[in-house]
Amino acid sequence: MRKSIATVSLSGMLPEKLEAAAAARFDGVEIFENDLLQFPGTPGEARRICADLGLRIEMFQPFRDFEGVAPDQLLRNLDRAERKFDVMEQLGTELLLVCANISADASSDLDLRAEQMALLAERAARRKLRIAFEALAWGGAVRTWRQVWDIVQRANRPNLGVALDSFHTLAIRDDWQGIKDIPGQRIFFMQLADAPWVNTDPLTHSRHYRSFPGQGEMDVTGFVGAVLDSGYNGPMSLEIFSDEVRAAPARSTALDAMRSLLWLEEQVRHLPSLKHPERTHGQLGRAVLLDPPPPPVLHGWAFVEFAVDGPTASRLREFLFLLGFCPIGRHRSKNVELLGQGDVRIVLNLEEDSFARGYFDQHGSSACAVALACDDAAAALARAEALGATRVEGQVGPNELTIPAVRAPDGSLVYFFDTHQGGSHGFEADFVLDAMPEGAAALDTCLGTGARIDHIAAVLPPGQLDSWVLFYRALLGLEPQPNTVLHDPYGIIRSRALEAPNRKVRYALNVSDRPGTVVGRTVGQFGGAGIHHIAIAVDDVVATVRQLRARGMPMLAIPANYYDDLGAKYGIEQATLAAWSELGVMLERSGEGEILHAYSTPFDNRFFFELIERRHGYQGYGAGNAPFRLAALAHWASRHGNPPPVNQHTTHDPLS
Ligand SMILES: O=C(O)c1ccc(O)c(O)c1
Ligand SMILES: [Mg+2]
Repeated sequence: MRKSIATVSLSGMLPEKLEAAAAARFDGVEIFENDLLQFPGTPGEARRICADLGLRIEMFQPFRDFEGVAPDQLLRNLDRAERKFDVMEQLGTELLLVCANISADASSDLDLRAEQMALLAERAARRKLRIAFEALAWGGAVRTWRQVWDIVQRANRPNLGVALDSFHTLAIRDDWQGIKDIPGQRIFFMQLADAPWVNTDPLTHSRHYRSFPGQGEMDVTGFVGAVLDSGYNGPMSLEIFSDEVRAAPARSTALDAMRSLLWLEEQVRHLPSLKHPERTHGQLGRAVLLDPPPPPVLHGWAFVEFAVDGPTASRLREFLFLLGFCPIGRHRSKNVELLGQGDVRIVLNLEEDSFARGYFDQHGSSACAVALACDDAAAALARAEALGATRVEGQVGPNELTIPAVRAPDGSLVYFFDTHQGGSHGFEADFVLDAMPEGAAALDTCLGTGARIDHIAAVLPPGQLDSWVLFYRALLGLEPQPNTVLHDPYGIIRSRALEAPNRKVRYALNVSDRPGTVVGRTVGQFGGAGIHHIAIAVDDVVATVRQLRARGMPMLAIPANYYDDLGAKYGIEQATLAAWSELGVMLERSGEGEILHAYSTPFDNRFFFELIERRHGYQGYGAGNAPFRLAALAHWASRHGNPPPVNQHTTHDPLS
């Protein structure tokens, strides 16, 4: 389908917005009036910029407060419209978006509104222009697509049609399936936006919290399916009003925006039609929809790679030894070491002239790459590229495996390791393995043979959560879970998990606006996003932590008060509580299931390991324990020379 974006969805001045849209390969734009009013050139110049960039101006928007008014006001509004028609002629666009009048004074008589819209359409027709009429979710007498369609039918002018905006319909939980019965040629335009569910009024929700399709929690896919069922064959156009997007660089926003539409096309392709339920929209073939390879079947992480220099490697090796990791081997051609235990593999990259060293210089000791074990790496890569990811070619030595990779939003790498190359550990073929006197048994000293990565938690700079959600969802087919809020002693952390359908890969993404929270501090010290902890699933957390303690691994201490409360809440006996308290093991129950988990102290105040035991089908992340874990981390940091920075007091005006 033709892809368009409203200029309001991108930050900056009009030329920057247009350049960003063109660079992300949009076919067209909706020019948002304020962007034109702020532009120092003439509308003709804006038109030329678009033409030079190969962008079509799909629509000029919005024209407001027109219909349902007294006769004298109507004349003034028609004059006002003629002035905007002049602008449209100079811009070279023939479609004007008109928002249904939301004024409390506007008449609720739909016949009157229709009559006046017909007059507007007649004026537009004289100039060969068309009007797309849109309902705003906070409108009074007119706030749904049905009412707008009703008015359009009553007005009965060929150049007056409906503008649909997924947000206005989905945010008020209005029925969208009925859209399929509007004749498609009467739908003049389709605007798309997603949003998280936020407990606020529709106007605030719309102006501050919209996000790109796939980033929020609404069924934009279903909405688009209904619109395609109508026979609509115009563009899909993103219209995102968002505080976060306003503050983000236009270029990266535009790339996310394009990714969201490509992903959405694929979703709709596989969606059954409402009119012909036995066939999908892809099978019906009325619209051209992207058809990338399906999301990869993931089998967990083949390895996690840390960027280190010599001194850091010594300290990290020691830290990992205390956690029970053993050296496994050295890379055949590179200064790279492999450690492991159970199913977990960690690579330490000390190569000087490498991506990893560049990453280390920028971010300090941190994970610079992960390798996902998957069924078909070539297909996974092809999908990633189809969805706008950048492929990265590494240096491959003679007889070494080629492991394809793409760049994550922070510049770290995601490798796709093909399990047909010898299973999840097949990459070990590139390593000269250490002779192990006691055989494989040496690899399961502490965490047990079944130890494997359960999930990886990352910290992200403010404003980047949605971008990462879309990256994982679109490329890997991970399913986003509901947004959650965690309480750090120094501020709020927003957290969202994403899970592979088979749950063998799970990410927990964390973001905080406050520099004093664990997330804020870690982002500051990492110089951006980074892996914050790696959770390893073990069979018996209590036994494991006992062994780690015996090896000298310091675990994160949890206050005795927590265990008092745990006893009161769950009726757990004193001896068990005392043992858990001694080890820093925490518990959370949910329905039948429960989680037992404990945390290592952090390495360099940057990342740490979690040991987790999921019992009876528990599928969460122990979010109820997060405040205590976050407080314990803050306490640990301040005792280790790393007090939190002072949070700046800011005033927040949600309506500005
Ligand atoms: O918030 C608004 O005013 C506004 C304007 C134009 C639109 O298309 C829209 O969905 C909302
Ligand atoms: Mg809109």
